[in-house]
Amino acid sequence: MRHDDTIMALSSGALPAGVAVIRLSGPKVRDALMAVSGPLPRPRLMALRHIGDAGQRLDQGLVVFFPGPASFTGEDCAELHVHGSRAGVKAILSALSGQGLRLAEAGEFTRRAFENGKLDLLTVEGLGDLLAADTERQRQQALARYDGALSLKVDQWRSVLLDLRAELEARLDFSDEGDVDAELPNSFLASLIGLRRSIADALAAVESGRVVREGIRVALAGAPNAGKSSLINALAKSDIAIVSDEAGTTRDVREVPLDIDGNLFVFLDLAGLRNTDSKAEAEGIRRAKQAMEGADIVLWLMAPDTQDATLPDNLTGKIIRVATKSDLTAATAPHDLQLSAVSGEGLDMLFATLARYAEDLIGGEPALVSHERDRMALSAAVANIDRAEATLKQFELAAESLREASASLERLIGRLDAERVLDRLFLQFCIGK
Ligand SMILES: Nc1nc2c(ncn2[C@@H]2O[C@H](COP(=O)(O)OP(=O)(O)OP(=O)(O)O)[C@@H](O)[C@H]2O)c(=O)[nH]1
Repeated sequence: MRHDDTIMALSSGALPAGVAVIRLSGPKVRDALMAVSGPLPRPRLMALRHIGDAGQRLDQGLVVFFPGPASFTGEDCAELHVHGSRAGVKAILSALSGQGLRLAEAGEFTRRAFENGKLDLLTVEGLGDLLAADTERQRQQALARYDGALSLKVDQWRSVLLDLRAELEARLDFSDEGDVDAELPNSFLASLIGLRRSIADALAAVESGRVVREGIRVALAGAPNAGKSSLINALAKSDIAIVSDEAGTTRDVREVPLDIDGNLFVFLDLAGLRNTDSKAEAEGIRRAKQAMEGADIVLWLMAPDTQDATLPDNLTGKIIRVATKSDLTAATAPHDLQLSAVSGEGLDMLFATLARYAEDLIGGEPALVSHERDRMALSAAVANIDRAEATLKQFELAAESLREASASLERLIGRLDAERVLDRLFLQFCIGK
């Protein structure tokens, strides 16, 4: 897609900073660059230039020109690496605006890259994940998506589907003419089954991919005064707590994200469980139980100086019994871990236990699939392949199901219905990306 307007943005972080990077894209880049920094530098090589506006010197900096189509957006692009002062950047942007450039919207460079076929929807999402990555595991998974690991797989699946559809459709078009074998070759079914298995295998990892992005949810539960808030405060103050900007999402449950050995964990501080006549407290308890059910791990806290609550019985397999306040007295009740939020004793053991859990759940190669969109598209594809297999003798029905399976994959990479996904995605992007 050709855009007539040329966009600009400060693409580096908040000012003041050592260096600020101003990025440009669009048809006016060459002229604007020459107007503010003199002769065009050789493509993709940095040149030191005075930067000015109508004879007035504004700064000096490094200028690099990326002629389209071999650029990030596919258009002519440039970057000005200048001193990161607020006044300096403002003056340069104003000089560029005098050349007819306008400020970019959030994600607009990436949108142009998508529109010009430089990125597909999956790699755009990978880029979004990469910019948002807090933990090492998130970085690896996001980079694999950005590098096209899933795009490549989807292309392979689409190409197998095209071959299969061609086999079926040939039988539809020429079924009266007798020059096409009415029976499908044996290889057809083998190829269909192989395709199904390959998609289903990728789909099986979606849960671990999702957990890497959203974090392993650890509920802290137990009787009132068991020490939940104290433990979460101790964790929040530790040097592995992530300062995450979750503005706009009001939650009645306090959440503390932590990076333990490169894995994201989200700790939830829940209301203490006990029998109560208070409606408000009962509601808190109902939500606490719900959060425990939704959590990946429940830390069940028991203190030597409080009456233990009754452990809800639908949580088997994800309970870790934690004896708290070990600085007071050694626990007598059966437990898996013993710790003190006051002295810090036992916190290392807790981290080690959780790190082991993460390794079992999400260790190894980064998952190819991790978004809800992936799950929906790939399960729809598998369901349609199953439908095709069940109706294999009715070429028309089978062909229709395989067409649907292709459409799911087209949607996944953004060849169909990309706009809605992109609009939502770019809301999370920053200006200049
Ligand atoms: N000695 C000692 N006291 C603790 C420890 N952890 C918590 N406490 C004390 O135990 C009491 C209850 O602790 P909280 O952390 O508020 O317990 P809670 O489970 O969040 O309580 P609710 O929010 O009412 O359910 C407080 O007086 C804390 O100071 C600990 O490790 N050692």
